[in-house]
Amino acid sequence: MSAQRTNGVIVAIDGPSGAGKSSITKLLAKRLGYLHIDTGAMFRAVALMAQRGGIACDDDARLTELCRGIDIEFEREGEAYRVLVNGGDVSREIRTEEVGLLTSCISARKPVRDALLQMQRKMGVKGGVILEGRDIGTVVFPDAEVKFFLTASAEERGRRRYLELVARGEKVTLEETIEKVVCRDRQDESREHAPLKRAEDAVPVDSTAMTIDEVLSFMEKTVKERVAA
Ligand SMILES: Nc1ncnc2c1ncn2[C@@H]1O[C@H](COP(=O)(O)OP(=O)(O)O)[C@@H](O)[C@H]1O
Ligand SMILES: Nc1ccn([C@H]2C[C@H](O)[C@@H](COP(=O)(O)OP(=O)(O)O)O2)c(=O)n1
Repeated sequence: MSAQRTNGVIVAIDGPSGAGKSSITKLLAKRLGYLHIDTGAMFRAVALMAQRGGIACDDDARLTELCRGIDIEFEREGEAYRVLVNGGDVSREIRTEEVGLLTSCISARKPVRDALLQMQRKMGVKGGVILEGRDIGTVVFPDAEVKFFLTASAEERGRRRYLELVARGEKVTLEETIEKVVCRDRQDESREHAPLKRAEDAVPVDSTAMTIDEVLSFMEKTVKERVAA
């Protein structure tokens, strides 16, 4: 293990939208006593600020400027966390479907990826962290001690998202929710910079027919075995 890892190992969980990354990471972090870093929330925060500032998704000059002046923090609140941008709470606003789609576009821009890469490395370098995202095991921490690539079929991921949206009172259909999931997969997988893909040494986990508890137990066991080894 790297000498910089004074707080423990780094666990990377990558995968497409709706695979279960956030839910599992939150629970796994609690079991292991590790810090949870939701990198998707960081990209969402940048997208929200760009939207508020009227910055086009491909305006690299203004995105560079925006990222230079942005401070993103996670404030722990028991098991949950709030996302703060320049001190303001944006936890709710970053979770809309509209911001999700915009994030998929803005996160493809190099200046945004470069800026967040530096922030994420700084947050995680001492270890004792689980980072979830799309490129943690491939780009952010290719030397992470444990890597997972969590997936599920597009239909199942769309179904999960649909249930979430309906519970929130949004009027959507199952078909259109699955379509959006497929569209986001395509954008995330085909972009030039840090596309979504499995690191060669990541443990694949297909959660299509698994419960959250089953995924959690498998990952906890794997991390403990790796740490012990
Ligand atoms: N294995 C699973 N079985 C059933 N539902 C799940 C499973 N994993 C996650 N979910 C549910 O699917 C939804 C999306 O999960 P989330 O953790 O937000 O995914 P991601 O962070 O990968 O986008 C949530 O409502 C979550 O409770
Ligand atoms: N490390 C990351 C994390 C997220 N992204 C991008 C890709 C996704 O479409 C958006 C939103 O990510 P987020 O994990 O919040 O999305 P889901 O909750 O899985 O729907 O950000 C990324 O490019 N790199």
